[in-house]
Amino acid sequence: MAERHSLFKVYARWRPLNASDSSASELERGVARHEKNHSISVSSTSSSNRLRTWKSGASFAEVFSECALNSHVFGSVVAPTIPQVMNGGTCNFFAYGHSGSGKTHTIVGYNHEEEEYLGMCLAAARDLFQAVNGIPNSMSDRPECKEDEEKEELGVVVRLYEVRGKCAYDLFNNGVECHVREGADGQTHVRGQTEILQDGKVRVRPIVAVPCWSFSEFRKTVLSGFNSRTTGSSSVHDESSRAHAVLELEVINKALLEARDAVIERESELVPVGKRATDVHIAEHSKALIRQPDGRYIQNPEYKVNQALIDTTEAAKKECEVRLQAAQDAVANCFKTRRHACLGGKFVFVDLAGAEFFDQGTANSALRPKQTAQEQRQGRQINTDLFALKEVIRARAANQARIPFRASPLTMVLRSHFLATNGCSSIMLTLSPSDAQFVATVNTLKYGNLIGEAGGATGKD
Ligand SMILES: Nc1ncnc2c1ncn2[C@@H]1O[C@H](COP(=O)(O)OP(=O)(O)OP(=O)(O)O)[C@@H](O)[C@H]1O
Repeated sequence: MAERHSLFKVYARWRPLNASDSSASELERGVARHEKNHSISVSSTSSSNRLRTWKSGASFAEVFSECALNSHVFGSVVAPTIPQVMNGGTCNFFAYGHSGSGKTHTIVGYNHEEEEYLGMCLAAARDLFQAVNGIPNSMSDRPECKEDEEKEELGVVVRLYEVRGKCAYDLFNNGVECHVREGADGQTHVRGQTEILQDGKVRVRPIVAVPCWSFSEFRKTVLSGFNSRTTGSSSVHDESSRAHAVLELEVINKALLEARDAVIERESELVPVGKRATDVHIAEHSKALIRQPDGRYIQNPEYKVNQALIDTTEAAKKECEVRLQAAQDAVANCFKTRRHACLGGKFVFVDLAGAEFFDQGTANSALRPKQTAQEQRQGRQINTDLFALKEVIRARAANQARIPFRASPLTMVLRSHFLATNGCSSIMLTLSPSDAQFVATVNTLKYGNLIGEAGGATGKD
């Protein structure tokens, strides 16, 4: 029987009214507690809003008020999942809401020093380092064991990239464009720059994974990456993010890092050797044919295919393939023989680009900023990605055999995280209390409500 995916929890968080809000009047907000979940009601007091009240179903695991600090939200949403990550699972957290509603505040935070204000990803890394450092160290005093023990030292690698349009952009590698492709193995591969090395090897770098061995190192690394995020002019404020930011934290050790580096090295060896084998094969068989005036090809009686050369180049290719397979097996072996269950455990945080909603024909449409054609295209792609994400969540929750990951580059890159067993996924809806954002807020709530219903987390009572 197919394995059932875990429920997808939906949370909502109101932010306080702030200086960027064009209206000082607030929406009326209500929360009702049901047997398992919560429902939300929201009413506009403004006469310009045609729909005055909207009520959700019982879709929300928890609703945080504007007074809730990041530490409280983290404690309720992320902290309970740390044991799953420490057991090698993958836990995914999304933040969804219109521009300026508080996604970055929730995921990264704007005060990175004080505990109460740390965003989810920083607080998660802090606790992950604490948990990893708390694992008893079985270091032997014998010098010959020392090297092996060092390779077992646990740390956290971090990858940070944006998904924009059809590509990913590596924020730890100067925003270099990376291609999102499905490989022959059915997995999604995100590949960056191709480097031609001096010895003819062709190295295609995956998304850069920066190893960190302490929380302070991690924080410095992540903040420098986030500083290079794309900004543009969105519906609410000029510094709005125009791409989805994906931040992956993975528990690793030095042995695993070395084994993965060896795979990249072996792949780079295989490319030119494999190409030479193909070129020789084609060249030899082309020389063995001659074209007739009528266009047909016949065997060239004067040319004898150099089978020895073909065999030599094929053997060299085979040798590289065997070496690559051995390197891939060594990576798999790191997991098979892992001393600590947390190896490979992951947190994935996705700061989704703001969905853009404009209420045509009402006072709110005055908020529409002047956007370039490119920014309008980006806005449309963002909405397409968000729709694809919703469909994947629905299909996954319904345990459908075919989950439409290919519908967007965003869902393609998240494929392996969604399919990971022994994990969890949740989404935080970030909501503005401003009356002027009523339509956008209701659209966000509708999206979350659909996910709550489809994700199986609805408390029907
Ligand atoms: N829960 C909150 N408590 C206090 N301030 C908040 C909260 N949520 C958001 N803010 C403030 O509101 C402003 C906008 O928030 P933020 O930058 O997180 O929005 P965003 O959804 O990431 O926007 P965009 O998608 O356009 O980047 C920031 O100044 C942030 O500090």
